[in-house]
Amino acid sequence: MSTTLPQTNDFGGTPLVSLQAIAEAIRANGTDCEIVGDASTEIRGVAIDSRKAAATCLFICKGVGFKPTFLESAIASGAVAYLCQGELDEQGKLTAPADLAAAAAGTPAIVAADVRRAMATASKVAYGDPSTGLNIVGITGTKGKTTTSYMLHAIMDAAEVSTSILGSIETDDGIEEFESCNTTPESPDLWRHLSNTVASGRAHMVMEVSSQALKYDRVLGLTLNIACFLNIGRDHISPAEHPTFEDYFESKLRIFDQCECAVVNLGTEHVDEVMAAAKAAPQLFTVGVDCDSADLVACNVRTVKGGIEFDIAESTKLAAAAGEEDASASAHTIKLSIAGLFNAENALCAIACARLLGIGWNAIEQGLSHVRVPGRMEIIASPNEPITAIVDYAHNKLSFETLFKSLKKEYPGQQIIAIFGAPGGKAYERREMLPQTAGAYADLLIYAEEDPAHDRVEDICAEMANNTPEGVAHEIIYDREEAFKRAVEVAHESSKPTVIAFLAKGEEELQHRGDNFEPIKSDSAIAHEVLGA
Ligand SMILES: CC(=O)N[C@H]1[C@@H](OP(=O)(O)OP(=O)(O)OC[C@H]2O[C@@H](n3ccc(=O)[nH]c3=O)[C@H](O)[C@@H]2O)O[C@H](CO)[C@@H](O)[C@@H]1O[C@H](C)C(=O)N[C@@H](C)C(=O)N[C@H](CCC(=O)O)C(=O)O
Ligand SMILES: Nc1ncnc2c1ncn2[C@@H]1O[C@H](COP(=O)(O)OP(=O)(O)OP(=O)(O)O)[C@@H](O)[C@H]1O
Repeated sequence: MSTTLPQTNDFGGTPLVSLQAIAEAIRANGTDCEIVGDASTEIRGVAIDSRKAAATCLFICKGVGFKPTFLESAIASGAVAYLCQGELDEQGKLTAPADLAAAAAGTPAIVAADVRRAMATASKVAYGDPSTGLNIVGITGTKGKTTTSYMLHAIMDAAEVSTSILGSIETDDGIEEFESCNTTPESPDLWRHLSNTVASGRAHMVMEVSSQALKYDRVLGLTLNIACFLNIGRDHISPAEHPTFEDYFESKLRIFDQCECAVVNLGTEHVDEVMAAAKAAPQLFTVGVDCDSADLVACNVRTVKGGIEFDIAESTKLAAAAGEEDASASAHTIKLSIAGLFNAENALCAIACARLLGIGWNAIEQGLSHVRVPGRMEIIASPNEPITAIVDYAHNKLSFETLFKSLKKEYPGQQIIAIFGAPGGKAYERREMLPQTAGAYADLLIYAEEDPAHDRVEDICAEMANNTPEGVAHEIIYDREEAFKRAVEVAHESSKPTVIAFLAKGEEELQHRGDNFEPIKSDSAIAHEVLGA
């Protein structure tokens, strides 16, 4: 996670739209609102952060952390109107909260009954609904969203189709390119990225759609050409995310209500519920590893040098949807340049989406043979000793289970040492689930720091130590570099070859401590340095 803000907020190319037109669209979308001041005021673009407000824009006031001084500063930067959550006055009319009205000093406003829904509609209208001419693929799931997006992007690159990407690692819309703050941006930013995609001449976007985005209307009003559902596992349950698993799962399933075509991985848990929800989509395609009933099937998934390989069978139905003349079932062999047998599932999803976008098999084969996802399944082998470090982003129960199962198959008989932690302030269940899951497979667990935020790293690690299964060796070493060096020391003491699974931070170079994001050496850099690889 990064604290980077978007690089630009130049609304120059966007149309002028009146508050009247925006308010009508908000109401048409089922949200009540009132205009305060001159309804003919015209705005250009929408800003959600005062630090990015620019001339003529509409500024959004929302959130528990919002301060009226942000509105003052946005107006000073040129905002000509604002949109906020309204309060009902004695006559039952929506009015702006007094502190905002005072800060706005007469600046016109749209005051809405639900600011999150209203800002999504306002943004869509303000940018002239740029989604209509675009092919947009939305990918959701507990794990594999980033990996699948990168795979699809690599295929599009191989097909020479310039494609925007929005996800947890990076945002690239053809005009702005920066390290992402969120997996899915807030709606005003989302619609700006769609608009930039059109302005840059691109016709395609691949985006990760988080459960938070679906729950909090970040993607409200956006029709996805393809919605891809990878999997569902228990995660993201905390006061800051989802109160229950049901809330998390229901949020994710909402993706099917806003797509033209669904792609579902039949290997997911709760597959019956997922398939029932997916039927809301006008078209539905399935993928599956060793699952003959799927429209795209992978089998014989095997480890090869530099990644994995598998055989794949495409149904006539998918070939026809891909626009093939004389469509017929076909078989292919795919070499994927990323390790981890589980990545076959992600690849299947990426391939199905690519096919539905009309991409041919040559580009698919070429793209997947070269794809790399920063910090995911990076294999760093010591040049002189039988020690292999695997730097990976696994950090919840589903990814731990999948990763360790895969390691056991790919490195049979080897000693496994796992280094990981758990974050502060969210997903508290990981402190119990991760030691238990890793403890079922690894020979030694080393608990280390992982974004403790406002919690004490000492308390997090102690909780994990308490939750370690009986008889499983474990140590606590907060500093990640020291933890890795200790793992290497243990590897030296063993007669067996060793795999060190260095988990949860990948290529990240910031550690979330308190309110700060402090620079650290990435796990990749540590593994390369210590192993001399
Ligand atoms: C800090 C925090 O917890 N924020 C959550 C909160 O936001 P909020 O609407 O109350 O707004 P806020 O964060 O208090 O910010 C106040 C406003 O002031 C603005 N501001 C701030 C500073 C300034 O100088 N000027 C200014 O204008 C900010 O741009 C913002 O609009 O309430 C919202 C829902 O009502 C949440 O979406 C939002 O989650 C933040 C964005 C967040 O990072 N959440 C995580 C959990 C998240 O969304 N993660 C998913 C990935 C996880 C997954 O896979 O499910 C993601 O999509 O990234
Ligand atoms: N299909 C999958 N099933 C289970 N685990 C997976 C799958 N794909 C990837 N993983 C594991 O999850 C980790 C994170 O992968 P990725 O970043 O692609 O997921 P994500 O859904 O984007 O995660 P996040 O929501 O945390 O950003 C990988 O490093 C790997 O260990």
